[in-house]
Amino acid sequence: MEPTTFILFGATGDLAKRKIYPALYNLFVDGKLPQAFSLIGLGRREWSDESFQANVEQSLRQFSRREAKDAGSLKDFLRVFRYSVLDIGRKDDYLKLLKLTESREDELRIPQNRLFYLSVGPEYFETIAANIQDSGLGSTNGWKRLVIEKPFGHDLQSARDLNRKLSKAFAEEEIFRIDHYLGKPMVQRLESLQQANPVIQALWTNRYIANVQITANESVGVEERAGYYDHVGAVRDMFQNHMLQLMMMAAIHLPHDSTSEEVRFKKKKVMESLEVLQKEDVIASVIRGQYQEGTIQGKPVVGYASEPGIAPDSMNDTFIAAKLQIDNSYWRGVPFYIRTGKRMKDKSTRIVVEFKDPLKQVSTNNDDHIAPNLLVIDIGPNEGITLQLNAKDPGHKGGFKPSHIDLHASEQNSPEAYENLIYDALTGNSTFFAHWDEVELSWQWVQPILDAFEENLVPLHSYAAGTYGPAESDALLANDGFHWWFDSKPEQNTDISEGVQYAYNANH
Ligand SMILES: NC(=O)C1=CN([C@@H]2O[C@H](COP(=O)(O)OP(=O)(O)OC[C@H]3O[C@@H](n4cnc5c(N)ncnc54)[C@H](OP(=O)(O)O)[C@@H]3O)[C@@H](O)[C@H]2O)C=CC1
Ligand SMILES: O=C1O[C@H](COP(=O)(O)O)[C@@H](O)[C@H](O)[C@H]1O
Repeated sequence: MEPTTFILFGATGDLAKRKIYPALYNLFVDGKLPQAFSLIGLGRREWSDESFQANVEQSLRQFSRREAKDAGSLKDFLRVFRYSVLDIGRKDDYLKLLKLTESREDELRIPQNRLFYLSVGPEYFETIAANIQDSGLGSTNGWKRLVIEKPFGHDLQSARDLNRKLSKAFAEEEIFRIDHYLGKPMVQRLESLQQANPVIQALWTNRYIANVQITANESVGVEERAGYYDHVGAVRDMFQNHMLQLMMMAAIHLPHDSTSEEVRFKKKKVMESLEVLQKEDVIASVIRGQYQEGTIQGKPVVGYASEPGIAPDSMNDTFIAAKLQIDNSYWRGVPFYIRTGKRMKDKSTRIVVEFKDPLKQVSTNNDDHIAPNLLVIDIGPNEGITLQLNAKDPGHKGGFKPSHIDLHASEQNSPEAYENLIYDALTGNSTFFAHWDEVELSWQWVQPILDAFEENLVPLHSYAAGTYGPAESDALLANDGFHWWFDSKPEQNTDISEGVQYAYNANH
């Protein structure tokens, strides 16, 4: 891997502490950092190199999944960390940073390969990019890369404005937009699941698939983020980015050894094939909800409007479910149902592919209780891929019984999303980052939903905390003759699907 200087804006902040340092340390332990690596942390706080290193060490103790093997290795890791006080708006501070960066590069005798990681609020992206350019930090004899965190814009127009400004200082191939869902190991395995299994590849069409369900349930509420969340809601916080990225990853067809460019192209094609919603029609295919008081894991919790910092009359969405149709030859006629919400019964992110049931149409025997074939991709917190097939059940009047094949046992201690993504950014592999085409098309598709919410054209349904969202979300699927899989609502689960749930859990 090429020698790199990692320049971290927001080095004193929460994301750096909880995700970035632990990821870097885990990469270091796994031998996946460049041999010649140097990190410069930036913030307004008056820290010295020593206090910076002590803070990083503290964050590793708190958040790393790896024990420090020995004091020596931790010391080796921290040795390359330097700190410089920088106020984002002060041009002089960038000149000071340039000096420090160059002196570290000279000291280590490494080329000027600079990775600028912006772990700061998006309102600073433009100023930082411009100052990197103006100060000369961006004029290197090696490569430069810009890694940015979400949110990337607040709507279509602001995303376009931001992109235009960033592209004055960085080319598209130098910009790495993090969507941490793309770094999740199971999402990254979606690609190889298809590529390595011709059977699955052959089935991946509207000929065999009845519907696809993508769920990201969270049991947490708004937490301490009222100021941010009340302005964005589930639609901007999760749906426009993570959920649509999951949809693209599930819907693309990838030949073996696809390049990053091919993945980007295919995702763009999927977004371009999405049936466009008109603002007035949003009500037919989008459900929005807000949690009321309820019980989560036996504990009572307050409703959204009673959370600290939230206006009692807030109309913000904490839940969204939508039906999407991809109008291309692979997916025409296959609904993709997507939902995400806060204060749901449990934390689970998964994709369920429900296959068509050809026997249903030909069988005249009502006793032939046949569960649909399902491919279940568990993304988190459990990880795994399970295929549900039907087998003759001799103990059940010759009927069928679902049986399960675990296609990919979950790896112990698999890398976290940020490890995968930081590694890819260091190696310049942009496959699992959000490219501008996708981001722009996502905002474009979501914009009528934002407008319809804004104008209250879509009812805000209530749901009790600790459930799976409003009843209208179930009705969205019921209208098409389907139901959400793996919601443990007794009225939804037939005896067979309860069997599925049990056997499925038993695989983990
Ligand atoms: N925390 C998380 O889990 C996640 C965060 N994000 C995104 O990551 C980004 C950072 O979030 P987070 O770490 O939580 O935020 P914090 O508020 O914890 O940290 C903000 C950081 O920005 C620095 N900063 C703020 N203003 C200035 C300034 N004028 N000049 C120099 N530095 C400044 C602060 O340094 P100092 O105070 O020393 O000046 C601090 O290091 C945001 O865009 C957020 O949306 C995305 C996903 C998850
Ligand atoms: O980006 C975000 O993601 C988290 C959920 O991430 P996960 O990896 O725990 O599934 C969500 O809580 C947060 O609101 C959102 O900003």
